[in-house]
Amino acid sequence: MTHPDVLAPAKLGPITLRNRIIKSATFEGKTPNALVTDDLIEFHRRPAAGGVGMSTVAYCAVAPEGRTEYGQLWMRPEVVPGLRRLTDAIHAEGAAASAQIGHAGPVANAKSNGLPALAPSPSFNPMSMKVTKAATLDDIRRITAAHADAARFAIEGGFDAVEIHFGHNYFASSFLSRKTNHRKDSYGGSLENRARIVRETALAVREAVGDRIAVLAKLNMDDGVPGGFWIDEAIQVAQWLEADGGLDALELTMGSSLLNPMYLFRGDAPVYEFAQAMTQPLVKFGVKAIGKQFIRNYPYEPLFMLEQARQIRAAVKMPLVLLGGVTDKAGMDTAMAEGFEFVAMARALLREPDLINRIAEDERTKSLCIHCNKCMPTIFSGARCVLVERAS
Ligand SMILES: Cc1cc2nc3c(=O)[nH]c(=O)nc-3n(C[C@H](O)[C@H](O)[C@H](O)COP(=O)(O)O)c2cc1C
Repeated sequence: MTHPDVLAPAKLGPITLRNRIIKSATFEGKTPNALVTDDLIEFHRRPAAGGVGMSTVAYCAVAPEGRTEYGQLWMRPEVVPGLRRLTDAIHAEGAAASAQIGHAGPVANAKSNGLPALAPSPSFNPMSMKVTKAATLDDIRRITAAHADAARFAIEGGFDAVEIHFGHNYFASSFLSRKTNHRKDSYGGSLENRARIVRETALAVREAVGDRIAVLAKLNMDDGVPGGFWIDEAIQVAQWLEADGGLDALELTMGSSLLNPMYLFRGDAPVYEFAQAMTQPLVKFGVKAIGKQFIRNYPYEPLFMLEQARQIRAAVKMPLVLLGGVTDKAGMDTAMAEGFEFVAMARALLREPDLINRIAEDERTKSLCIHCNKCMPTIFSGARCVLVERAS
């Protein structure tokens, strides 16, 4: 074999994973009081028992206004004992635990949070039907520092890694894009200015954690939005992040949760199910009326991010995680042969949390996920594959 064995242990910064397969963040919707629940623990225990090298706890917001909705976990002292129970359960199954830390920025639901959402420039959020405020320089400083604090809470909570969210047009990623960033100060305009926030955030987190845990970032390669962040700019940003030395790996992603959500998934657009999941009548009506234009369909392909990710691979030496349509051993081997150090998987592990063990037993095992994407709207009621019968 000329490439690394995806099922063999591998170093990720200061930690060693039992294999090169990471369960990527899938917002769980299992924290109604913004605290860890037994359901959340079980959600991560299962892929850990099922063989992944590391499970990523989705969306641990760094500040209360940075939650996509009120019930989301945000990193504060009260959450630490629950996080300990969660990471203990993951560790007991032999996997490592990563916390995705981030600020939802313009994707935050200001109505649900009861706090204004913040973005590089004012924008409209159709989920909350509210206008998002432009972040002041004080907001930027506070949010950058909050990422460092969140990483410290993650260490107290027993995590082995944090993954900083620089994708999907959340706070940091919406600064990267010309389409969403119209600022005239040192955080807007040139790419250097638009990238300032991701670079400062990565370094602030690294400074806070030293080499006690691994630090990854989930970085957009392109937003899939005309006039938005594109691969040529992403290559430069990846090179800056590598040169700054704050990160142990980049997980490569794409798309915009607000402007082009299906671009990051591919496959069927679950418009009907989305409308059903909305509780506010006006939003439900809006999704039904114009959902088909907004939630556009993109054909699904295995390894659908590979073409862009290859360009980043050619431009940096730092470890990269290939995400998007990785569902079987053949895809994992392709990722290794293409020079990626890790793979990340989301939907296939929602469908079958024990998929990795089954692939390890028989490498011809195929995933049962049909990328119908009906798991997406379940984030509002407890993330799950709708093809799997509910335990309760
Ligand atoms: C139900 C669901 C929830 C998701 N929540 C998050 C999230 O909280 N944070 C994030 O960065 N990505 C999230 N994603 C995106 C996945 O991490 C991943 O980028 C995407 O599904 C593509 O990977 P896949 O082809 O292996 O499914 C979510 C995906 C799904 C299906």
